[in-house]
Amino acid sequence: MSTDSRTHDTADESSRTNEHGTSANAADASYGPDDGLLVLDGVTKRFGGLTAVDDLSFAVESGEILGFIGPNGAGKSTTFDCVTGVFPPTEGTVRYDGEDVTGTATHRMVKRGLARTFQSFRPLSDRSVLDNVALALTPDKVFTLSGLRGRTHDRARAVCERVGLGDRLDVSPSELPHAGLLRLELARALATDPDLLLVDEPFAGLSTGEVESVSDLLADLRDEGLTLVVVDHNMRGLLSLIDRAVVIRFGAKLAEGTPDEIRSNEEVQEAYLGGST
Ligand SMILES: Nc1ncnc2c1ncn2[C@@H]1O[C@H](COP(=O)(O)OP(=O)(O)OP(=O)(O)O)[C@@H](O)[C@H]1O
Repeated sequence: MSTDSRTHDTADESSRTNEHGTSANAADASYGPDDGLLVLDGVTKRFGGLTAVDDLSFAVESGEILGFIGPNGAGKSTTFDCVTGVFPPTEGTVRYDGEDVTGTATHRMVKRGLARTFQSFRPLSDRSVLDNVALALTPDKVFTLSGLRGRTHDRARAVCERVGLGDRLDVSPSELPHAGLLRLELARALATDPDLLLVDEPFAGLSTGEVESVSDLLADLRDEGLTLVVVDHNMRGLLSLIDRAVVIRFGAKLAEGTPDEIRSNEEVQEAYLGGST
């Protein structure tokens, strides 16, 4: 990231806080189009009188795993609804791959290479695992209708194998355990051939062993060239996986840094960790 293009209001940043007590230091960084694959600059989202996302700026660097952390209701989903075109931000700019994509519709963002998984899985229950993934392939990869039995299924099979579902191709999603449904959700997102994958709370409901196994998968995907943002409301399993984190509170940035910097940040400790990691 070209941090030199980022500007800080240094006049009194050590003492200023916003209405929620978030330091100006964390909140005031301003970002340009070249700072990352995905760049949010001053994104604000209001629902009537409620400010769910409050002048939020950060960049996701190409090839990293960024943790996007905040407690329930902090504005994580709303931020990514703004990014993925569910609704436009009230204010601010979203840039993807150097271009202003503020308010761009979801299907266009998918075509640009942005994919997302959801906390609540919604696979088609009357289709097999393989068909669920085949149907998520982007249209230009569905070669012909008969392709659903041919090359499309080859590609879908490869994606299933990539996420560890190679031996569950013909089962119904209802037969998968929770961790299997998460893998299917990942496969459906990967089927769109993304450059950037937003993963929403992947560790919820997983055992310790499953957290490790999913972490390994996400790290492997990053090593193969994917950029990832992993959203979570706590640090469980996350700090050992991510390269950097952005921590938000009340929709505004509280802290940003490496796992070590986040661990030792007093404001983060007080707000999220009860004083310790
Ligand atoms: N469509 C909406 N209309 C009104 N308020 C909303 C809407 N969506 C979210 N909010 C509010 O915005 C705030 C942020 O919610 P959001 O779901 O983005 O938080 P979150 O960090 O994703 O929480 P969680 O970890 O529980 O998913 C909350 O106060 C929420 O009630």
